[in-house]
Amino acid sequence: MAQTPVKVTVTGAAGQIGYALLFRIASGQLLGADVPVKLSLLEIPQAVKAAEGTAMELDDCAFPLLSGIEITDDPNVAFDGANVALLVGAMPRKAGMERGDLLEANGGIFGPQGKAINDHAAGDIRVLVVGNPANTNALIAQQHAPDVPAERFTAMTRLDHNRALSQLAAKLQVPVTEIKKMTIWGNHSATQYPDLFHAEVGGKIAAELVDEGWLRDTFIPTVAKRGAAIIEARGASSAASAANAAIDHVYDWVNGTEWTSAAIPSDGSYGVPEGIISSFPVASRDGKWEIIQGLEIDAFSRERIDASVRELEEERDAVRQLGLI
Ligand SMILES: NC(=O)c1ccc[n+]([C@@H]2O[C@H](COP(=O)([O-])OP(=O)(O)OC[C@H]3O[C@@H](n4cnc5c(N)ncnc54)[C@H](O)[C@@H]3O)[C@@H](O)[C@H]2O)c1
Ligand SMILES: O=C(O)C[C@H](O)C(=O)O
Repeated sequence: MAQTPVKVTVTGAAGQIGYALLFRIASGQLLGADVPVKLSLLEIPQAVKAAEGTAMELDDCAFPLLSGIEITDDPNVAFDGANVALLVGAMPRKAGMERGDLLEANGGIFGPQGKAINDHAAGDIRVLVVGNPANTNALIAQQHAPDVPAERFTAMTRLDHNRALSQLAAKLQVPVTEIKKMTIWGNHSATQYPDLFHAEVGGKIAAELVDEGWLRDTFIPTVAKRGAAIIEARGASSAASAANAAIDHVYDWVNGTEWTSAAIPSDGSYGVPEGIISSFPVASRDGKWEIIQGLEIDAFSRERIDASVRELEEERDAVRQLGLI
């Protein structure tokens, strides 16, 4: 193992997503099958013991790529020299709540973590926020890290993207691999807009392969409210699928992709105000996300993108009022 291990910091490591995530990172699925990793697990003091138990299990897997595990309740230690930070640690919502209801409870976590990233992380740090409300928590962390390039702070809409792929594949009875150019726009919330007007199936526009009623009244709400449906069915929020999406997001960011969805800081593209961390159609080239340009946005899509972006602006204004940014 000649290569220097990549330090991956995972917050909320003793939680349910953490448990579904850590073993996959250690096995090489986050960065590549030839990239050694060092894990840093950040937890609150009461959960450090549980994180230690997970670390014992990681040891017991004898993963060839896992070069070390550190466990701490101090963000300054956890992010010291970190190359990748997965900010998972936050309270999940319960049945009947919207993700935005977590703003006040969870927002306070992300400022100090952003500052610790600013002060201690490696120069190439990449941050993925999973803890909800993910887009606005990413904004909070970013605003506390003025020395880190703003575009290194991202939030996860890959789970929504994957959900959209599966719902469409089931409807059209095609393998998910036949679907290209799927896009989630906006917030990781019930206002998100899964877009079938640019998605393609076997070279045809997906929106033309389904009837408008299904697209509007079934597809969009099913994808947008899938998180709530999982909570209702499982009695707990999604965990393995969320961990899977985090793996997909970071793998593609580092290794490249021609088209996926990720929430990244807007540069003003598609009328999304600059700085808002919104989901876009993105490619990753040379380790950087790029918003895919030049898509025509019709009135149906415009209305939905604008509604989700408005919600992001409201969340930004709310955390400003709370003094979190
Ligand atoms: N973006 C997405 O698509 C997506 C998908 C699923 C879940 N989520 C969100 O991910 C978050 C975690 O979900 P979960 O099911 O793993 O929750 P969980 O309650 O099982 O685990 C959360 C863990 O975070 C820890 N934690 C709390 N505050 C912390 C802090 N300041 N520093 C470090 N650790 C801290 C807790 O001790 C706990 O172990 C929730 O906010 C959930 O809503 C997001
Ligand atoms: O919906 C939630 O609260 C959890 C997560 O964001 C999800 O989409 O499954």
